[in-house]
Amino acid sequence: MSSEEAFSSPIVDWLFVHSWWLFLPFIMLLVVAAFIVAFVLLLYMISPLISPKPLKLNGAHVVVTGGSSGIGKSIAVECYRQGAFITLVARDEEKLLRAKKEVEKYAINDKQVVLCVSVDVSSDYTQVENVIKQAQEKLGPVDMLINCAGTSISAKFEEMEVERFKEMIELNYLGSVYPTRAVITTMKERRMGRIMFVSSQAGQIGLFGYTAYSASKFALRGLAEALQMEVKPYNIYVTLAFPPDTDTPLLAEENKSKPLETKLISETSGIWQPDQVAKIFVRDAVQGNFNSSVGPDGYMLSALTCGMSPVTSITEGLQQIVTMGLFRSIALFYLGSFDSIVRRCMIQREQSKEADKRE
Ligand SMILES: NC(=O)C1=CN([C@@H]2O[C@H](COP(=O)(O)OP(=O)(O)OC[C@H]3O[C@@H](n4cnc5c(N)ncnc54)[C@H](OP(=O)(O)O)[C@@H]3O)[C@@H](O)[C@H]2O)C=CC1
Ligand SMILES: CCCCCCCCCCCCCCCC(=O)[C@@H](N)CO
Repeated sequence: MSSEEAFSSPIVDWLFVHSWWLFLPFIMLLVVAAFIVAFVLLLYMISPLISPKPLKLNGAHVVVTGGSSGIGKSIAVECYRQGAFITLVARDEEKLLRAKKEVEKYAINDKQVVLCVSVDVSSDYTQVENVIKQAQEKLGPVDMLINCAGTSISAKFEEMEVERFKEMIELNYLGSVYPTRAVITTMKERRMGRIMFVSSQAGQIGLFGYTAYSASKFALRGLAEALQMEVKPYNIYVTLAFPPDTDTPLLAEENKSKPLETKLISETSGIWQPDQVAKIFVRDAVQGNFNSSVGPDGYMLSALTCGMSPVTSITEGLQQIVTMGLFRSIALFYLGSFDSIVRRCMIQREQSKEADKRE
């Protein structure tokens, strides 16, 4: 009997022959990894198919509601610089004329026109429909509609006059529904178009002081998502824009009566200039991106709150998949700090009230 045979047993033999089993988990891991790589490659290959063709702004007719001031005016300038024909829509005629002169400085050819239309976008649909018709007769069918007319009010829920809740919905929500309704049929017939809704970062998270405002901006999201699903086969793309605090007359007005809590929380994502914000929004609308956000906080907020919103590029979808868990973890810290701002302000108020009583 040789020494080798002395050590062998049926079990050891069996294990030796079947030792490749030990590698099974690694083999499975490799197969799964190969599948993931193949899937990602496939998605990248079909990505041009799902990304819309960019809109040519040169010679296009762009209607901007709220185009006489702030973000709307900057959006008008940005489009005009790229050769568009512009219709500015707002109520105050003097403000409109001043804005028209400002926009005209950025002409790139002598055919370009800026048209002013005075109407309240929130009160009567027939009026809105009529002015859009007039604008289309003069400058041709609308290629891009920017719904930017809006306003804000910040106050504690119980201190807000109930009328304000109605005002916010009428202007910020219905004031976007009406112009959109007035252009959509022609856009569908022409099988082209872009529609932008200007929401707010306060339309992605509900914030202290914005019970009326946030709700009206959240409403735009439902509208934008549902409309995008309807009009996508007609080659119409909807963009939902989420500005942070932006240095405009509206912000100055709002700051006069803003609760300290709202101010401290909003400052998290900084104060931006209207032309910075406008450049980003116009670029995204031209590309047909559904979501348009500003700055790192805006980016995180949008990935975090994307929910079932449409995806317009594979890269965007992949970024959302990869980052969502991480951003939620970061968000918990933000939420903690917002809660502590609110608690500190409450304690301070109570202390100063008591001090007042003692005096
Ligand atoms: N500034 C900011 O910090 C942020 C702003 N936003 C949103 O961006 C949008 C623009 O804001 P901003 O540029 O700051 O505001 P501005 O107050 O500077 O401009 C608002 C524009 O809307 C017009 N407008 C207001 N009410 C009506 C109405 N009933 N019918 C027609 N036009 C109207 C105004 O003209 P007129 O008064 O003559 O009608 C003006 O042209 C708003 O929807 C706002 O909620 C979102 C996040 C942050
Ligand atoms: C990972 C998670 C990141 C979370 C970041 C949170 C940042 C919150 C900032 C909210 C700013 C809201 C500005 C609203 C401006 C506005 O609409 C008014 N000024 C209109 O007048």
